[in-house]
Amino acid sequence: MPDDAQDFPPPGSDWDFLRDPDPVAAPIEDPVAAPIAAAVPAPVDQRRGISEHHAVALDALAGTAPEPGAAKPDPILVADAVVRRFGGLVAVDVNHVEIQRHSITALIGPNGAGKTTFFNLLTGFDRPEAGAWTFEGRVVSGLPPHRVARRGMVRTFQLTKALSKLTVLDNMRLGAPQQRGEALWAAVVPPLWKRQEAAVTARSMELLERFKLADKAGDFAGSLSGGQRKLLEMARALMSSPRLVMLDEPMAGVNPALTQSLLGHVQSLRDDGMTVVFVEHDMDVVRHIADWVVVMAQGQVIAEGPPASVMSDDRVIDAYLGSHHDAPLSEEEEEARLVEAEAELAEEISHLGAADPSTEGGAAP
Ligand SMILES: Nc1ncnc2c1ncn2[C@@H]1O[C@H](COP(=O)(O)OP(=O)(O)OP(=O)(O)O)[C@@H](O)[C@H]1O
Repeated sequence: MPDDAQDFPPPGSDWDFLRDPDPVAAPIEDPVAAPIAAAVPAPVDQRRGISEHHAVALDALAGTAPEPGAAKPDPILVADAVVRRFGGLVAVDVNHVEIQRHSITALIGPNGAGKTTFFNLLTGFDRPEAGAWTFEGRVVSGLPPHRVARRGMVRTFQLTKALSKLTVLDNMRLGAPQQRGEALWAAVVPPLWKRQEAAVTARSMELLERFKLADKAGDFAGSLSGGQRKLLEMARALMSSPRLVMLDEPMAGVNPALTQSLLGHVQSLRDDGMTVVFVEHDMDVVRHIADWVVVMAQGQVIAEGPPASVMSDDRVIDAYLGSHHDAPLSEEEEEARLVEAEAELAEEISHLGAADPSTEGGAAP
């Protein structure tokens, strides 16, 4: 393919609308010239034996006041006055929260505290009654999920969303960033599409290797265990080379044999330079990997700080003691929620303008 194909459409031409469908977003890299960025290993702070990114984040957090709404030296995400009501219930009422870049922040709180709703709002899956938030200093409140993702902020779900009748590899491909006009590009210059497709497959396989799922690439996603589905979802989230990864209960439903491996993967995201926010109920997990903890109760942030100090905070203990605890789901309820999650994912993908996965080729026979 001629190199000048990379300059299609010519800047300033009538085709310029193909370049960046999001006028306020940073210019999107040419999908052919830079198909999908691979992770660059982060430099290591030799003295402390951790990545330099992590060392900087730890120093920043060490100087941060452990109080709700604390300002951070280098926040990647800042949310203000976010309110979401369901009828008379105030599910989220977050006054101010900042997430320190290159940290792992745990968002904890009793059942019904508003953690998932807050995730849904921040990532565009739900709309608040009020509030605004910025990512990398630019407003992302009001953007739909795919545009939030294109800005570099992705999330996974409490209940994993994988299309069970597609192969693991095809599920990965669906995570590749979609760009308006890609189909038109393909029609005009088919080699561009082929090259992009090859790059997407290569990146998918690279991530599947990293998450030890490469030998499952041709299997139906539905054949994976709960833990493997979590890994697949995490791997798919990385297809768009995000800078902030939000994980909703990454360890829930994972058998103990895979827990350590998942924990290692979460830490490796931070070590590769990503910022991680995760919702978690298991306090051992939080203690083990979180650099900072934000506690929600009844929609509000009631405490913040390093894991040990937060867990001995009386307000936090009271919030947990005063909460109800949901009974575990029955097998039928779990199955029904899986079906629901799959339908939601299919709908999200159709919104992205991707081909209908149920009718596309590529599924395992
Ligand atoms: N779509 C909805 N319609 C009505 N109420 C909702 C809806 N989504 C959440 N809620 C309510 O909002 C509150 C916050 O729920 P949310 O799921 O965000 O809490 P959570 O902290 O994530 O809880 P958990 O840890 O149990 O997942 C709860 O009282 C919940 O019942």
